[in-house]
Amino acid sequence: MNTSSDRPHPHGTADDALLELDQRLLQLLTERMEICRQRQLDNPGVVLPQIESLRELAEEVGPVSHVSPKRLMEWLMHGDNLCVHGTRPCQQIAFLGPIYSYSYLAAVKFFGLGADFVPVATISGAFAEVAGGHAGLGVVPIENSTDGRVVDTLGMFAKMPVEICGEVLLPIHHFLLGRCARTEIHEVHSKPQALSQCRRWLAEHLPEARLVEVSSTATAAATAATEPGVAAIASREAGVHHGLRVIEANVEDQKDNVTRFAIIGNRPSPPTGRDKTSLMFQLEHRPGALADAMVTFQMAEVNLTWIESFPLPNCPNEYLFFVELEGHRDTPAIAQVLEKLKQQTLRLELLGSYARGVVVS
Ligand SMILES: O=C(O)C(=O)C[C@]1(C(=O)O)C=C[C@@H](O)C=C1
Repeated sequence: MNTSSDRPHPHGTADDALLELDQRLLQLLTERMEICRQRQLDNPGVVLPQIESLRELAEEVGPVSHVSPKRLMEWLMHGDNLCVHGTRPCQQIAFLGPIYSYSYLAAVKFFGLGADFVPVATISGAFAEVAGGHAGLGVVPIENSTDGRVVDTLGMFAKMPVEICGEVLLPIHHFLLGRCARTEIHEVHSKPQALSQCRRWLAEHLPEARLVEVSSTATAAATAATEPGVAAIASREAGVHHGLRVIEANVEDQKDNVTRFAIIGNRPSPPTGRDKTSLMFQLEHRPGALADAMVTFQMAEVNLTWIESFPLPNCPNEYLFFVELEGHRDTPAIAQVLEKLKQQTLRLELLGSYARGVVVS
């Protein structure tokens, strides 16, 4: 009797050819990753040239049929970011989850889908994973163009010793998602920052609905999928993941709404020639202390890109200043400024120097 295992496979040769091709591809990709890693080790501080050459190659190839080699090239380029920031293959990247939160979308834009992501329930959880060495890197929201600083993140920099080693800017378009009609919504769930970014729209279109603050937009989407009368403000992707209807698209008050995410890790990043430095300091409580610090930047002609003050927990009337400036701490000009600043401040924390981020599409 001829059993199924005896029978020659109808596509025998084709499968063999595919298998061989897959093995060669795997081998080539492994070789490529090894070369990237070696280049980075040999040339600390140099922007990996293959990122640029790959970009050019991707442009040349263009979209071909329905599977685009251009997308594949982009995927490889994201993989290069992993090499640049030096996670070992087994290291994970912590983000505020669950999946399809904006933090997840930013992480995927920066590192590509091939990275090993681990969701955590809070921003402080992402810091704890990195500081404790359980995750190699983390992705945390730091500033939004409509709503300003993300206070949970700035507070954690004061408490946990992590390095900022990169940044990514993600355009944020919020969706009102749910299973019910707009007239049946009695609660809108989302993260406080997202609710705040849609404040005007909500007041105008859903004045009766109760606004409920939850730990992330993706958590809100999960609730809207199971609770009748509950809608969420979240990403389109979160809605698709939970099978939700788009009740209204683009409900953000500012159409050019962008959130900046910091990539946090445990290792300093070398200069790239287009860097920023983040730092935090505490000043003496006396008239002119902040003005003196500002003069230090002015005299060195250092351009500040951001300054925030926030109250020190348990210290009434005491503030920490969070500053970002152009330049890398390993360059003599910035190193000098930091030295001077050390003498002018009660506490100075250098949070990291890293390549200036771009807005991803
Ligand atoms: O809740 C999420 O999806 C997040 O990733 C957090 C977060 C934030 O706190 O800023 C990130 C980007 C958006 O601005 C809204 C929410």
